[in-house]
Amino acid sequence: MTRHYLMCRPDHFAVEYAINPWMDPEAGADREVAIRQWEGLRGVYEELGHRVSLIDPVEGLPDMVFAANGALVVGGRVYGARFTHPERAAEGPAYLEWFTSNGYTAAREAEFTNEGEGDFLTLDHLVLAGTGFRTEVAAHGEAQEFLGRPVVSLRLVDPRFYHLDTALFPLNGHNVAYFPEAFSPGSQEVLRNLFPDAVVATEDDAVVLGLNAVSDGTHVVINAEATGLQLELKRRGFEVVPVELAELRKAGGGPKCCTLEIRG
Ligand SMILES: CN(C)C(=N)NCCC[C@H](N)C(=O)O
Repeated sequence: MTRHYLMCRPDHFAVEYAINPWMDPEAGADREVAIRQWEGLRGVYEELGHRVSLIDPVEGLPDMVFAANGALVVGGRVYGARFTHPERAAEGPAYLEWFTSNGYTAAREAEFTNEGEGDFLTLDHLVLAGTGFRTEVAAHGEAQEFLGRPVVSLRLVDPRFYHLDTALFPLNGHNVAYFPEAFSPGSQEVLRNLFPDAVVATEDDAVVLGLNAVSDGTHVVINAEATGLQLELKRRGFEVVPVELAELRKAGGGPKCCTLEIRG
């Protein structure tokens, strides 16, 4: 099925502050390389037949390339992001403004801190929601009320996996791949109960942000370095599309981080 993705070209990308353990401002990042890698990802989506819309990057917002954090869109309703760190705060209104000026009238400015699809991942009948580092539990309730979908809270415990989408991705509408150790014992149990047939990833694949992947139910767009996970996905019948995004990983992001799915 054709998907609709919102992306933001990394024209102002830089690693100039550290708000997660992947970021080292001393080492920085090469913007030209990041743009080339990002263009590769955008090209992959277009080759797969998906629709890609673009939001204008804003100078002074070096993390704006990580569009997944900008909002959560389900059934045409847009739940806006409210960022944890002041460095990213202006991205919330910028993304919300894109949606309202593109005809999404059911758009809500969030009352509680949440980082959009970074911590909310949508399946057919429920939304999985991360907390522990960025998104507040109160935002899970706010999203449930606004979207009318059950929201299941999951607690993240490893700072390397500070967003839910660094530790888990939906394979399709009813199953997921995830790295168990990124979650609290209770949340691991919830995941085992909900998804007995899940793909369980190793730490080797998780530390190259292999779980920050985008599946359309048939193809999985995934960081090239996550080779073990790719083999398992192929064994399960998925078509794996590896992408090279190492420059963006220096800010703590991968393919999913660059991709906000617009549903409905
Ligand atoms: C879902 N997305 C977008 C992510 N998981 N992460 C990207 C955010 C990276 C940024 N430096 C930050 O720390 O906020």
